[in-house]
Amino acid sequence: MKPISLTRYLIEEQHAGRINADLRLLIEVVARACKSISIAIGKGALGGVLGEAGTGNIQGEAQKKLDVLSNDILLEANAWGGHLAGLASEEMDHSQPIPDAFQRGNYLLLFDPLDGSSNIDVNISVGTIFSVLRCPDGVTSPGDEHFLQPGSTQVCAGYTTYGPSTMLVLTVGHGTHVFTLDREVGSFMLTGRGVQIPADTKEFAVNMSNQRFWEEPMQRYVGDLLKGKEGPRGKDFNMRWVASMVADVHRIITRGGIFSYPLDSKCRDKGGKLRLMYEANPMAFIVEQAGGAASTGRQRMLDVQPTGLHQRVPVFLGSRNEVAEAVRYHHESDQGA
Ligand SMILES: O=P(O)(O)OC[C@H]1O[C@](O)(COP(=O)(O)O)[C@@H](O)[C@@H]1O
Ligand SMILES: [Mg+2]
Ligand SMILES: [Mg+2]
Repeated sequence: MKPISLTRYLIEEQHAGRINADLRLLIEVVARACKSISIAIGKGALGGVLGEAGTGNIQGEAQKKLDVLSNDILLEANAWGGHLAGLASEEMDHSQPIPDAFQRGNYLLLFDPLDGSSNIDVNISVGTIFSVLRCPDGVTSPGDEHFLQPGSTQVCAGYTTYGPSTMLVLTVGHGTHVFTLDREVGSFMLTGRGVQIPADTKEFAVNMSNQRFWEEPMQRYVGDLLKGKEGPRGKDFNMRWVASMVADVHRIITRGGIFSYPLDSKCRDKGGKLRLMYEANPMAFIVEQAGGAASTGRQRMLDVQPTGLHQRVPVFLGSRNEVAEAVRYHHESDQGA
C-alpha cells in the first residue's frame, strides 16, 4: 500500500480531534523548513555551505555556516507563517516573540536547528530537533520565562535526520511516527506508524573518551556492560557513537539501544553537555511515545523543571529496561549502597 503523506497524516489527526488547525499548520511549516535545510546540506561543498561561520553562539560554541543557515531558514519560515507566539533556538541568546502582526497561533517553538554540527564537514548524518509548547494563557509577548515548562507539557516534538535519506520523526502525543522524504515528490511520506523501541537491548551509545571524567555510578554501569557475558549483565554489548544525537537516537528508535551523555567533571559546572529544552526534552517525548524511557539518571527527563532556556542536563534514553538499569546504578550510588 502506498504510504500517506505528512499532510494527509496531519489532516487525519485534526479530524480525530488530536491536534488543531494551528498545530497542523505549524508542523507543516517546520517540515517545509527542514526540506530547505536538507537541500542546502545535500549540496555540500558545491553549495558553499561547509566550514566555519566565524561566529560563536551563547554557549561559547563556534558556529558552522550551516548552523547559521539552518537557524535563519527556521526563523524566517516560522516568523512569517508559523502560527506561533514565540520561538527560541540553540543559536540565539534569547527567545523571540512573534510581532503581533504575524502572530496567528498560541504556540512556542524551540529548536536545535542543526544537531551534530561537528559532523557536517565529514558528510555524516546531522539533523534538526524541535519542541512545541503552549504559550501560557494571557501572554501576548512571551519572554524566556514563558518557555520554562517541563517536557511533560510538550504538545509536539520531532527531529529530522539528514542522512542517506532525509527522515522526520514526529509525535503529537499519540505514538511516534516516522516519515521519509520523497525527494522527487517533495513530500514526507509515512513509512513507520507507531514505532516501538524494544524494551531490552545489547547496544549502548556513549562517548567513551570521557570515561575517566565520569561519576562513579556511570563508571560502574559501563564497566559492567563491558564485562559482557562473564559479568553481572550476562550478555555481550555492542557500542556505537555517531556524535550526532539525532543519528544515535534514530538508530535507537529503529532497533533499540541506550544513548547516554552523562555528567562528567568537564561539564559538571554546566549541569551536563546536552541541552534540556531543545535536545533532551523533545527526544525524551519521542522516545517515551515509542515505549522507551528517558532520564537524567536520577529523574524522569520530562519531569525536570527548567530554570534556563539553554540549561544542560545529563541524558540517558532508549530501551526502557536498559534505562532503568542505568538509573538503578545512580540510585544505588546516591543511597550509599
Ligand atoms: O562530541 P561529543 O562530546 O561526543 O558530543 C556529541 C554530542 O554533541 C552534540 O553534537 C550537540 O549538538 P550540537 O551540534 O547541536 O551542538 C550532539 O548531537 C551529540 O550527541
Ligand atoms: Mg544538538
Ligand atoms: Mg545544534
